[in-house]
Amino acid sequence: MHHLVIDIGNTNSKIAVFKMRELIHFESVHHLDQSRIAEIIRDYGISHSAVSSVSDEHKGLISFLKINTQYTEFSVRIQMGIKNNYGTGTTLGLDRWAKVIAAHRLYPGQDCFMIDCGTCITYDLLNRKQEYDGGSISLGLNMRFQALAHFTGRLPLVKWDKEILRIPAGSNTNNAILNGVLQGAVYEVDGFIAHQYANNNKVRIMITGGDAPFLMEQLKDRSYGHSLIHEPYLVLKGLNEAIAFEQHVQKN
Ligand SMILES: Nc1ncnc2c1ncn2[C@@H]1O[C@H](COP(=O)(O)OP(=O)(O)OP(=O)(O)O)[C@@H](O)[C@H]1O
Ligand SMILES: CC(C)(CO)[C@@H](O)C(=O)NCCC(=O)O
Ligand SMILES: [K+]
Repeated sequence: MHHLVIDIGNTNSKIAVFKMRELIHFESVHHLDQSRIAEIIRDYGISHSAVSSVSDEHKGLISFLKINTQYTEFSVRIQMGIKNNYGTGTTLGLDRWAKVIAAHRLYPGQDCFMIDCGTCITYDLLNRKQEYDGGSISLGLNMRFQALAHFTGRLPLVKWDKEILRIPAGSNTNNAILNGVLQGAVYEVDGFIAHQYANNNKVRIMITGGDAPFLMEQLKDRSYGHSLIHEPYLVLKGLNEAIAFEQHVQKN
């Protein structure tokens, strides 16, 4: 039995196939193509599927999955014993909830702090009592570069090569922007983590999203560095756990 899970983000869609808990296929695409999904369903003999999306589009894709697989409607209704104290449950991003579900399964009974560095940077805490109180939503790196160029007369849109891990000193306009955006984001993430770590140095700190490798590199020498876990597939793992959970519920 193979599970197909899709994390539709604001920049990219992440697609994965799981065989039980093992991820056997992953791809990230800018545009979701239904024919590619049909191909994956056929090639991997997909039995079940689930989707998390940051928008209400993709109704066509979801109908297609409902017809061709056993589809799990992923929502905050799937709780697995977690108490959700978020005031606006209906507007909570499903990608955020999927990370909460994944953390709950990966490290049950432990404090888990999830950081997603994608289009936005999000911070979410699931505490050891299995309570979720929400977290923080902040600007992603690309958005910061775009905003500086968009809202000013004289600042260019700077190109950042995320493979270059060193942050330059702000010695000219280009580098001052690179330094402000990159070092600023590192200080921001560092501050959020340090705050959690000061409360509890056993907290599991998971970093996911497209810019996670950059952050991991920048933060590795911090006092909490040994507690950082790079979890590239956290949203996808949460969706996979939701499928497994729903199957279990249906059987019992
Ligand atoms: N097409 C692109 N152009 C520029 N930057 C990109 C592009 N795709 C990804 N990035 C970089 O990756 C980050 C987003 O990575 P990720 O793959 O996690 O995207 P995402 O799918 O938008 O995340 P999310 O699920 O939060 O929407 C951006 O901040 C940017 O640095
Ligand atoms: C914050 C993002 C954009 C991160 O992908 C997404 O989770 C979202 O659209 N959330 C909705 C608002 C909320 O989570 O309360
Ligand atoms: K919006």
